[in-house]
Amino acid sequence: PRTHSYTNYNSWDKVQSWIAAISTSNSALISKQSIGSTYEGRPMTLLKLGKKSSVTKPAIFMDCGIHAREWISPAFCQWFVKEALSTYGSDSQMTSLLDQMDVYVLPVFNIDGYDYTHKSNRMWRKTRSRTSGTSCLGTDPNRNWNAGWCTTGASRNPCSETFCGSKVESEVEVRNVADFLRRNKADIKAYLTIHSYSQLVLFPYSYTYDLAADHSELLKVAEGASSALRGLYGTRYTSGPGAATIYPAAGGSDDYAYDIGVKYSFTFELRDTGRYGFLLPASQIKPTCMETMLAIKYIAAHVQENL
Ligand SMILES: NCCCCC[C@@H](C[SeH])C(=O)O
Ligand SMILES: [Zn+2]
Ligand SMILES: [Zn+2]
Repeated sequence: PRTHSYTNYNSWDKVQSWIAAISTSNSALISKQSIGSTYEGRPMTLLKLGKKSSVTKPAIFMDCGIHAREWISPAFCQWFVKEALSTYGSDSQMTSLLDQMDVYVLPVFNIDGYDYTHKSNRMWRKTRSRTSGTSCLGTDPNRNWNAGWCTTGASRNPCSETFCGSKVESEVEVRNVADFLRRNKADIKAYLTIHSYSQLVLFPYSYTYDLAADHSELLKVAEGASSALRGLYGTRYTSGPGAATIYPAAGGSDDYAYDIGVKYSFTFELRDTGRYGFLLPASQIKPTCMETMLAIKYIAAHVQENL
């Protein structure tokens, strides 16, 4: 049967039916809204977690699955939603968070690519859009944002894994999320985007080596998140600005969110450091998600303290 499991990598069909079920499971705490469709016409459904309120609450936005092959990422977003709903009322921090804030979760950003990795090519990274004049498919959705677009760490070659696209926000998936962030930027206090692998907590900038205005605070938060994570199983993460910590890379979602005013902007690279890489065994989904919850909750607590 089409059974969804939090400790397995779920196909898009299973995730889609999970979204439909979970979003109607608790009308006091969760709802869903469409933010558009993907290139191939799949629905991009945003989950909104938080105590229902007639007034607009400050919010955190988290997306998973920008890159198709990074399966542990959507697994974490599903885990986060389950944990939030099941610990509200018993976990004091989660209860406070969902009372005071809303948390938007986009379980799979690049749905077309994610489905393609299940059905055709496990190592696919990009979107599945067609670019005129080439038979190579896809644009890197983490190089397509209006943040130093295509100036460094990206390629103008449509056949490259880091193709920046024919123009800024050429990818409808990127446009859908960028539009949502722009529409709600006054209320969105944090942007979290989940990737794999390398075990890193990154923050702006990646499009330049220049330090962000909030560099010292972001570094402190990233280091606090990493040490909270390490407290569970001893997993070691490295924290720092993207350019110097991993590589220069322009057109990223985190840099864009930061530049439109979302101060607490972080990119996570989850387990591992290369032994399995993108092919992280399903047996590591639970421990990875449990330790990552601690990092996310650390950041959320800092955001709440600074509302
Ligand atoms: N905005 C760039 C953040 C640092 C790079 C993140 C990785 C995740 Se796979 C990348 O997009 O190459
Ligand atoms: Zn990635
Ligand atoms: Zn990565």
